Amino acid sequence: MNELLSVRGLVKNHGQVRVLKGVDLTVSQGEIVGLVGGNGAGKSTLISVLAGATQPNSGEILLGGEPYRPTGDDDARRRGVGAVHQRLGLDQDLTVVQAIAAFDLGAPDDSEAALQRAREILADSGVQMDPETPVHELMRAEQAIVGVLRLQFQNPQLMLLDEVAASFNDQEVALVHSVLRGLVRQGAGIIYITHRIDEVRSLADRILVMREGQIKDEFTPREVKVDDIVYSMFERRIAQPSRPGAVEGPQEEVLRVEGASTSRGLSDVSFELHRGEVLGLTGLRRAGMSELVSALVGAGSAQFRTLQVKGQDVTIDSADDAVNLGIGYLSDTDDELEAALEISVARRLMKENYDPQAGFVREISALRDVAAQVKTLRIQTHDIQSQVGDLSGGDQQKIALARWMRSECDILILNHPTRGIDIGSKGDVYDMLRELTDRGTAVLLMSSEMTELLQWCHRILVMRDGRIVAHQHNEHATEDTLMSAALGDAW
Ligand SMILES: Nc1ncnc2c1ncn2[C@@H]1O[C@H](COP(=O)(O)OP(=O)(O)OP(=O)(O)O)[C@@H](O)[C@H]1O
Repeated sequence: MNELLSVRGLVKNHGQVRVLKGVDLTVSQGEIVGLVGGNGAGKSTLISVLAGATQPNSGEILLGGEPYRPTGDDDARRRGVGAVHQRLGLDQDLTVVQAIAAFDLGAPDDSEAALQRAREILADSGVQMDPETPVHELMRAEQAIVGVLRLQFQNPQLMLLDEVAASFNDQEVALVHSVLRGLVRQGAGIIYITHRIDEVRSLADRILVMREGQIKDEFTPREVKVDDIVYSMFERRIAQPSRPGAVEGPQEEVLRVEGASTSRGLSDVSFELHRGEVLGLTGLRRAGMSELVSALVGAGSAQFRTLQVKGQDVTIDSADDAVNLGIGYLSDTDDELEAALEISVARRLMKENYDPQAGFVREISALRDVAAQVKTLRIQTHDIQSQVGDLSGGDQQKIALARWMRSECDILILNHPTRGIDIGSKGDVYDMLRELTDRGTAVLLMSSEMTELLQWCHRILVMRDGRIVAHQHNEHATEDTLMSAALGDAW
């Protein structure tokens, strides 16, 4: 195979911090290189340098044998390098086809020929999506798929994908893998970042492990076990949590939903949630989960036959109503993360009721508490006064999650909470979740990852076509039973 990309001794500093400490790697034409590593290892920084979003301090990069130092994304694109970043950054006002065609350099974005090609790419991909839907109406996973199809439209020789699959279900993973395999058959080279180790083993031709700003190991997917990759990422073994049984003893019912329906397809959904319980909610895209949760957090409306919080009939017409009823919500959009970018890690992790005028002793104690949380969550930062935006994507997500985990709400709804969080830290998040349920909080956990649902949830609801089609207690559930319920006849 011909060498497409060669990187030697790449160094990138952010202020005093050396993030990339001499990265060496190569990518050949027709090759998919899987890049894995813990949160803060430097993966996204490497992609940013290669995509022209940031400049390295030193090192050599050759693309097709020629020196390559892109000065911006347009420059990178002209040289045949395209990227889908962790934060997707799609123009929310475009339609799906306009977003796919938005890379047509030299032609107006809405030229009919470009839009026609974008429509064909969408149709050939097999993705069920209305071409005229505005991007802002898409769910995160759908936006990520548009990002990948947009890359296909651009058809660069080198493609860089940073955690596109973070909130995909298995079907979406398979779909994107098939698109990428088609592209490498035509000679493209790909660097693919993911935290899902099984995924990278099935997709990549070669797996590189990044740790502390360097490539530390290289594996051939069919010859390596998941545990060995994970050990190389963290230099420690990671134990998998044992599956929870039923919640002990009779517990107070904190939420009762009966006959929830909407004009957009939610149909007669009923369930209840108890203190100390983690109830999983899963299904394919557009199965109705988002509709249901939107209504419960005051972001959308639904008709309920009965809606009760702690035994009282309630109505939820706004986000404030939900908060006042003790319902917390961690969404899976980038908005929540973006709102925190310029706030310091310390401020973001301090208790909501911390009073900045409270005096020196209180301040020291609050900062100690923050430092302890940073350590527990393995957040990679040299200074808790630095901005949240300077952290890696996974570490930003840990902070968003930690804030909710510490809150006093009775019902916490988490939408794909471990998106972007590495497998080494998932156990720490799981411990936080257990602490929370031990205190009596009830958790509704939306996830597309069956393994996570089985490890974390006492009971799991599966939705399809706006209805709950399965209700499984953990001890009776398997990945197969959950998937077959989610897929229905398509299974
Ligand atoms: N602008 C910045 N200023 C200071 N430090 C930064 C900046 N951007 C990134 N870093 C640091 O660089 C390190 C690597 O971050 P990077 O985003 O590349 O990690 P990553 O491997 O992609 O992690 P994740 O899996 O969480 O996405 C982190 O410790 C982060 O705090």
